Amino acid sequence: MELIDAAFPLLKGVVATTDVAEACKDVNIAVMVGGFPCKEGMERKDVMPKNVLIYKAQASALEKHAAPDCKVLVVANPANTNALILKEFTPSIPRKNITCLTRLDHNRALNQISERLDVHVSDVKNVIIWGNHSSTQYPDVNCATVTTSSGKKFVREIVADDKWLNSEFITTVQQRGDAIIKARKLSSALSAASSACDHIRDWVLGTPKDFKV
Ligand SMILES: NC(=O)C1=CN([C@@H]2O[C@H](COP(=O)(O)OP(=O)(O)OC[C@H]3O[C@@H](n4cnc5c(N)ncnc54)[C@H](O)[C@@H]3O)[C@@H](O)[C@H]2O)C=CC1
Ligand SMILES: O=C([O-])CC(=O)C(=O)O
Repeated sequence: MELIDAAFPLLKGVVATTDVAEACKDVNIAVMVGGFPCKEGMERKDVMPKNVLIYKAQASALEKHAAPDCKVLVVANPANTNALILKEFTPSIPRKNITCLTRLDHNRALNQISERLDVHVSDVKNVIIWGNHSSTQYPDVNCATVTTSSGKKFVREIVADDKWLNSEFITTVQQRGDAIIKARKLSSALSAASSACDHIRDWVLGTPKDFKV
């Protein structure tokens, strides 16, 4: 009902189903959120035994029923591993079309920098997340820039605190999912959904000029 009430201009209809074949039929973009969420104190890898089986079954349905050029975004954790499993069981879908959500980590990193510099987040660009959506990821600010009143500057130059950038900044981004779970007693929801929209929008339409994700 709320999807309809939101009057999304691109929404032509809603099919609510528990039939995996019906859910996957002719889909062009699949956002895979089904799975067991992390609880407080859990690492994302701790939900692997439950979620890996789900991804094998869902991949088989996508392989059979989705559009051949379907773009897939795996959100459920452990997101990289689930995406790898899904890739193994969807040989007909192009390899480059199987992705997982680390855009949330990217957005978190942009926001840590914007808070530190007291600038708007839209003025911070080009942070890169290397590695998995896990506590071992590496948020990289070496190419990141910030737009200031005297032009575009490198984040490292403006922050001028390598100790913070090389330690607390990195661990805050790495552990932000856990911090949200501690605060909400549930996984991130709005920021995760919004980041999934960012991921798909930029994938389909391309990133704006001079903007890397
Ligand atoms: N990559 C990222 O940045 C993020 C990943 N997550 C992950 O996304 C996943 C979903 O999180 P929430 O929406 O908070 O959890 P949730 O528990 O609210 O929703 C999960 C849904 O999966 C469904 N489900 C359970 N078993 C299933 C199965 N065998 N087949 C199909 N669907 C099944 C449940 O019925 C439920 O509706 C979790 O694994 C969570 O860790 C959450 C936030 C960010
Ligand atoms: O661990 C979770 O369930 C949620 C998550 O990935 C995040 O917020 O980064």
